[in-house]
Amino acid sequence: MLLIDVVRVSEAVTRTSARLGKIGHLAELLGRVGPDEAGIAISYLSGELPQRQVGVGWRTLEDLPQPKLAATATLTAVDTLLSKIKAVSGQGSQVARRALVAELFAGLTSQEQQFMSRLLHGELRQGALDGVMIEAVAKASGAPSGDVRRALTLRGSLPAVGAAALAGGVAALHAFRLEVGRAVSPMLAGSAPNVAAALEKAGTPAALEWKLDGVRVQAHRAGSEVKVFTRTLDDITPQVPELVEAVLAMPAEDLVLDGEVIALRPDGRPHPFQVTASRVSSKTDVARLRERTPLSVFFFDALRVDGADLLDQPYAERQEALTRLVPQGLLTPRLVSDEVTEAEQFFADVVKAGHEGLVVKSLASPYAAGRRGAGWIKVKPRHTLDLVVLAAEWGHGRRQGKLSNLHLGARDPEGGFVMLGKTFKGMTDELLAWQTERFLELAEGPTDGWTVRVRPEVVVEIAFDGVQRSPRYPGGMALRFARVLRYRPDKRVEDADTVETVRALML
Ligand SMILES: Nc1ncnc2c1ncn2[C@@H]1O[C@H](COP(=O)(O)OP(=O)(O)OP(=O)(O)O)[C@@H](O)[C@H]1O
Repeated sequence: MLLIDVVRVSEAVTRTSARLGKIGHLAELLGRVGPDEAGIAISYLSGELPQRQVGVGWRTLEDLPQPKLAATATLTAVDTLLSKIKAVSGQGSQVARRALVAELFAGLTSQEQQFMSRLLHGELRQGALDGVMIEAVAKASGAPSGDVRRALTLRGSLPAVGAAALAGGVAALHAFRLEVGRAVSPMLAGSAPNVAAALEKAGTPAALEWKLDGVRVQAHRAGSEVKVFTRTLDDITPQVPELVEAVLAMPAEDLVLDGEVIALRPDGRPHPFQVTASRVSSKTDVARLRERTPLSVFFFDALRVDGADLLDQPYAERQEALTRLVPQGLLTPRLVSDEVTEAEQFFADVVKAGHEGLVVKSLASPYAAGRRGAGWIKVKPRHTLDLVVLAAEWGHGRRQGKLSNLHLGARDPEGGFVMLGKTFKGMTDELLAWQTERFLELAEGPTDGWTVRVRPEVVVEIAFDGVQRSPRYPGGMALRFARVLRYRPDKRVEDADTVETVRALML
C-alpha cells in the first residue's frame, strides 16, 4: 500500500467529527491493506511509529529536500528506512542519520513530507483514537470489538492485535494469552471521595490495601529469567535488582506478579515520589544507587502462578495464590473489612504513616487488565487529578512576562477535552519559568494577546478540595481550589484522568 493512501485517510479522519464516520474511513482502509503492512498502517493512523522513537529531532528536519510530485512510496519502503534510521548510532551517527532522513523525505510528496514530520514529532498521537481504531479493526475483520479489546490488554499493541485480527479473525484474537515475558496492560483504579463511598462501590466486605506512592511494576519469571515492566510496559529489569532477587527467591518458576516498588527511609516512611522515580529510571551505576537508595518491593496481585492464568479468577482467589507464594514482608499491607469505622481508622493510619491512601478492592472482581475497573477504587486524603493543560494566560504584577493561569482539561473518552477550571496556584518561580518556555513551544492557533492556546500534550497533577456543579464550564462541573502539585512528564495525555473520574468525585 502507498503511504499517500494512509495520509489521505488520516486527513479524512481528522476532518470528520462523527465517531462513526471516523470508524468508517479507517475500516475501509484496513479492509484494503495487505497482511504485511497492516501493522504499519494501524501505527501511522494512531500517530505512532512501529519503531516508537527513531531519534530524529527538529534540527534534522529543518531543511527538507525538494518534495516529489508523484506519490510512489510504499509503507514497507518507508518503514524499512525508519528502522535503518533508528539502528544508526555511535560515532558519526549524526551525519549518517541525516543522510537517511534526507533519503526518506526525498521520496515523499509535500503532503507526505508534512505527515511524516508530524508523525516523527508525535504530533499525530491521539490516545482518544484508540477506541475508534478498535472499532475499525473489529468492523474490517468481522470480529466483535470485545475480543479485540481483550487481546489488546494481553498484548498491549494495537498494531499487532489489529494485524492478527485482519489476517485471522476471531480465532487469531483468541490465540492471545497471557504470556510470561510479555507485559500486560495493568489494571487501574477508579476514584471515590472517601472511604465510605469506596466501600459502597466495591461492595462489602472489601479488601483495603495501602496505596504506596511508588512505581508500578509487573514481574515475570520463567525459570531463572526475570523481567520487570512498568505501567507503560517499558522493560526496567536492569534498574531494579532488588525486585529481580525477590522474585528469584520465590518457590515458583513460572509467574506473573503485580506490585509497586518504593524508596523508603530508614524509619519506614516513604521518600518523596521523585526519589523513587529517579532511582527506577537511572540506568548507570545501579549497584551504587542501590546502596544509597534501596527499593522496597510490595506485591498486591498474582496474574499467573505455575502455568495457571488467574486473570479471570476473583480477587480473593488471586490473593490466596499470592500469599502462598510471597513472604509476608513483601505483601502490601491490607485489611478485609465491612465496617466503615474500622476502614476509616485503617485509612487514617496509612496516611499517618506517610503513604498516599488506600485502594479498596472488591473481593469478587477479576483482573480487568488495561481498564480502570470498577473493582479497584482509590481513596486519598487530598484529591488529585492528572489533567491536561489546554491554554495558559499571561500573568501580571510579579508574574509579568510569565505564562501563569493554566486552563485545565479532563480527557473525554469520546475524544477531546473538557475544561474544568483554571489555576495559577502552587507555582514556584522555577516552575513558572519552565512552563512559560514549554507552553510557548506548544502554542497554537490565534491568541488574543492574553490567552495562549497550547497543543494538549502536557499532563499536570492538580490538587483540589472537591468538585462542584458549575454552569460556567462545559462539563457542568468545576474544581474547588485547584492548585498545581507537579508536572507529570512520566504520563502521556492518554493517561490523564477522564471526565468520568471527575464526575465520580462530585459529592
Ligand atoms: N495496593 C495497591 N493496589 C493497586 N495499585 C496500587 C497499590 N498501591 C499503589 N498503587 C499504585 O496506584 C495506582 C492505581 O491508581 P491509578 O490506576 O489511578 O493510577 P495512577 O493514575 O497512576 O494514580 P495515581 O496518580 O493516583 O497514583 C497503580 O498504578 C499503582 O502504581
